[in-house]
Amino acid sequence: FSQTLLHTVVPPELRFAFLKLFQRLFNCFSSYCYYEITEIDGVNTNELYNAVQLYLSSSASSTTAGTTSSSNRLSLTRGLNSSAITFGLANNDRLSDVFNGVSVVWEHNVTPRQSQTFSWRPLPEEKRGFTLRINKRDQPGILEEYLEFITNKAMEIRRKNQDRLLYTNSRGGSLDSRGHPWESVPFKHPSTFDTLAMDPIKKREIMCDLRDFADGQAFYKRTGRAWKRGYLLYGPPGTGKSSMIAAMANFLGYDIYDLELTEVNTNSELRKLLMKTSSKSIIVIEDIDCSINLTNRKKSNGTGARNDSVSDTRSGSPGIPIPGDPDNNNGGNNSITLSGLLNFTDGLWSCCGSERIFVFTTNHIDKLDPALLRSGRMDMHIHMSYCSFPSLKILLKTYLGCEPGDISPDVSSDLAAVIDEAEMTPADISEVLIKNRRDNDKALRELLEVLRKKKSVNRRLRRRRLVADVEDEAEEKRALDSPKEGGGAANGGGGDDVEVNYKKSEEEDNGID
Ligand SMILES: Nc1ncnc2c1ncn2[C@@H]1O[C@H](COP(=O)(O)OP(=O)(O)OP(=O)(O)O)[C@@H](O)[C@H]1O
Repeated sequence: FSQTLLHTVVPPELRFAFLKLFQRLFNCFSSYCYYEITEIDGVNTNELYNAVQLYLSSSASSTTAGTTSSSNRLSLTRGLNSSAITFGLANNDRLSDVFNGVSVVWEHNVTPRQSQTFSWRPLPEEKRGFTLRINKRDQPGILEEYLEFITNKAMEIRRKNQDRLLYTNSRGGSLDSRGHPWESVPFKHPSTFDTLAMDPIKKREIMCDLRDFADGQAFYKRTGRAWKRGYLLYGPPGTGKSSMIAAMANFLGYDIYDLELTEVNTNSELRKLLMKTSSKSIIVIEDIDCSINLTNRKKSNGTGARNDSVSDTRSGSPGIPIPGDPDNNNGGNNSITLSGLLNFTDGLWSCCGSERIFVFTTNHIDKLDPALLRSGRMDMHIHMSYCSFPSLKILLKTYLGCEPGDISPDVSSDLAAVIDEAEMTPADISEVLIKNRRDNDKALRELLEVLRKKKSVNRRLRRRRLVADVEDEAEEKRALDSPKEGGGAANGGGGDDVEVNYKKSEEEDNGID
């Protein structure tokens, strides 16, 4: 009745003026400051609203020290590409939080939207926002720091909740519907450092290096270095280079950008791809020696300046020239250049964004240009080697559930005696273990047998190579000494030595077999 009377008697202008006056008086006497963080800022989404929502979701779901929720009603959501459920503050509910010893209160306000303001996209029917209440005496010092803390925390939660993404560059550099040159799929590779079979000391070293990198923002800023790191993984096929990349991504919670170099035509395309990668990501170029021919470096004619030209091995033909491209300095050959690739990892462009890891893999490190290997570009060279005994123990644990104590000392020492000379990759060994995973004894027996066979094959090959090398050497020497007399006798002596060694090693081999 009073409201109707008020609406009839008092004109709206007067009501509005009265409300404003009341608010001013309230603000004067209130000991609190209020901050509104609305979901939509004009027509754009307010990033801060999303950050606060995520931050409060972590506070609401856990009873962390200093955080108290005045309600027991929480909203639950699961985002796109996310396997985690997030808690949220229900509509018009409150939550108090403590930051640096200062108490604040958050309130979630949801009201129906009065009228649809004009916008190029439909706005939600409800107007949502958070109100932050801070005591006036605390407000000057805390606000900025608190909001930055919330933003960082929200990013961390988002990364933790969201599944990793695996990106690949679109074919021929084409853009997707959103103008993005990368296509993505959820990244669900289960490899972790626990399942990765490699020397535990080396593994720990890599994990520490990665952790230092991820926590090193202040260090990189202080030392004036771009916040990035390069790893070169090299070794025979099947030694776990791809598994290592997946383990790195899972360890740090980073996305992976798998760069298919053969789909990139120019250096500028390469730069554009780099610019479209996000921070906290691993940019991978697998089998770099196969993607482009990095040994084909030439000196440019006349000037003596380095051209660093590399040829495209897709068809053995040069790339398609793009008129006006400043990178067409390749004597008309418009394929990407080594210098372009080096700039990608090390130049000014490599710093557009931060916290990025570059990983190159190769089966043949000797084929790579030294310029690509110098420190600063590839900070850590990681040799993924054949399976050693410590690595084998990890495989036995993951595939058969065998702890070192579960294997008899005899079998264990037999495995240790043959594993190094057998030169088998973890991929080969895991095949034997997978095949026999229902019967541990059979798996170990078969593994030992395979390792022994491989060891004796390797010995025979080594011997043949040794004999062939010595024969070649002797042949060369004979050719050099041919005018002189008696040269053959000396060579013959060398040949006898080899024969003796050969026989000796064959006897040893038979004993083992
Ligand atoms: N070090 C390892 N630890 C655990 N599993 C491994 C390891 N190496 C290889 N494997 C197993 O072998 C398979 C092939 O390994 P992966 O693809 O990682 O090797 P790679 O070195 O990248 O090979 P390529 O050079 O051919 O790409 C994987 O599925 C993985 O399960």
